[in-house]
Amino acid sequence: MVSLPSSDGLALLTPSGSDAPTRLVSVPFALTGELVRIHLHRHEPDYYMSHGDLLEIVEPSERRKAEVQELPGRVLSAETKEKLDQVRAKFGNRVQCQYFGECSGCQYQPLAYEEQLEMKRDLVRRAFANFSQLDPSLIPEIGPTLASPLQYAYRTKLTPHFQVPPSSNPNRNKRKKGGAEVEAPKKEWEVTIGFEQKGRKRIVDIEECVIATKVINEAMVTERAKVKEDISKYKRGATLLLRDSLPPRPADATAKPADYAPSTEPHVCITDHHATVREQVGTNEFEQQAGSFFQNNNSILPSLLDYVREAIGPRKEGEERYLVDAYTGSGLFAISLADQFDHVEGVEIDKASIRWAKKNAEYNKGPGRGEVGFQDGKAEEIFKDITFPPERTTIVIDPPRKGCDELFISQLLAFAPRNVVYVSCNPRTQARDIGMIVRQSTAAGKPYRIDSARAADLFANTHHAEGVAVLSREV
Ligand SMILES: C[S@@+](CC[C@H](N)C(=O)[O-])C[C@H]1O[C@@H](n2cnc3c(N)ncnc32)[C@H](O)[C@@H]1O
Repeated sequence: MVSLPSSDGLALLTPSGSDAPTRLVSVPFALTGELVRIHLHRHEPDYYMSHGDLLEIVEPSERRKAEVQELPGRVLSAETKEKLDQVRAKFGNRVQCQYFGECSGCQYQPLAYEEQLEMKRDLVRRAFANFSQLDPSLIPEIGPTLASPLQYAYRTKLTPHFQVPPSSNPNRNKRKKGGAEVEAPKKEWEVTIGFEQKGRKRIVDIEECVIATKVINEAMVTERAKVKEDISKYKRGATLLLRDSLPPRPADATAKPADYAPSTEPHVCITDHHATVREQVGTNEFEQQAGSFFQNNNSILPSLLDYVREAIGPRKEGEERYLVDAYTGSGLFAISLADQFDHVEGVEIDKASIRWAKKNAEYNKGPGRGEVGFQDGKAEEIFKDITFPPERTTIVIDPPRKGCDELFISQLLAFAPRNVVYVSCNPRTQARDIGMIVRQSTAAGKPYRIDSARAADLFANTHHAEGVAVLSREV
């Protein structure tokens, strides 16, 4: 058995009586070197791949070995404790989730946190090696992964989903038979609200998500009960939204007080996509529409921002500096870094986010901070208006998973800022785009160098990693 970074194990299937393997079998949650008992449940018809369910780990890896440590402040009901004991007996004592092995999320729970961080470092290393198309001499040693201060109870947004029973949708209960429509036999149907089962299309019913914050877990009880009660009113399945937020600010609080201090207000959970969510990051506050994007792990944001600050270097006495924040959302990087620059300009395609970014800049403004402006539109459109001197400009790029498009990269290269900070929840598209930036700029005679690259653990206990890379060019 070998395990992949996705946490799926891979084994070769050799029919009995033969020594020639015939198929590759994926076994979720199995680790390299383990001897496991599986149930084969699916063969891919077109290639030599099969899928197994892990029934028993006969010879577990040393990597699972740990003492049981309960999460601080978590009270386990007898039922949860029993389920968790069973899960731990099968997968190891580090697991905190009663649904581990069934739910497809939080795959790294059996592993020590230091090992998870190393695996994410390796993920970034391999992303650059495999997707950047750069000579290895141009790729720096990947730095240690920035750890998340919270590894559980950190997720500030959860989106559990559910399907409707066939009887809620009148058409789904009808079948054609010989040209005529007949009622299909009614099956027992359990409404499950949660996340997809590993390897199946089924939704696992999730009553508690250990990586989500306390208020989200509390609100989930009520939201789940409402859906179950009203299920007959739904024509199709849906996704719930649960967002952790500080309570709303008083309407007359339009500017941050001079003696602003970290909030001690109890958090609330927002479930309406159009309502306002309020988060504090360091000494700044950000509001945005609940349905819009914001980073999901608030605990790591101050250290992520410190790392970016360090990467762009301290501001020298009298030095003029400019920042472009492409894909700005509600202004997280633009506003947090405004104390390092004379003028900051952000761009964002989501109209609701850009409205909030402007309000956030207004609320957080203060002495020693540069002017902050925002534009509504596609990231590449910023280059036609920008008048900042390129040799004094840093650009932060934080695109969606698919990365930047080629038009954006060609405009960025034509503008040629001094520094580029690329943050991404998909290290593969990030490595691809950075490879393109380095190759094309080198060909054009204004080469960018990758100064540093590393992962930041915004998604602790899962196989996802945020990549952060810093590039610069000689001016
Ligand atoms: C990963 S989020 C980053 C947001 C922000 N930097 C933050 O950390 O909160 C990516 C953002 O890019 C925006 N976006 C997607 N495509 C875009 C485009 N072509 N031009 C500008 N913004 C875009 C999305 O609406 C989203 O807010």
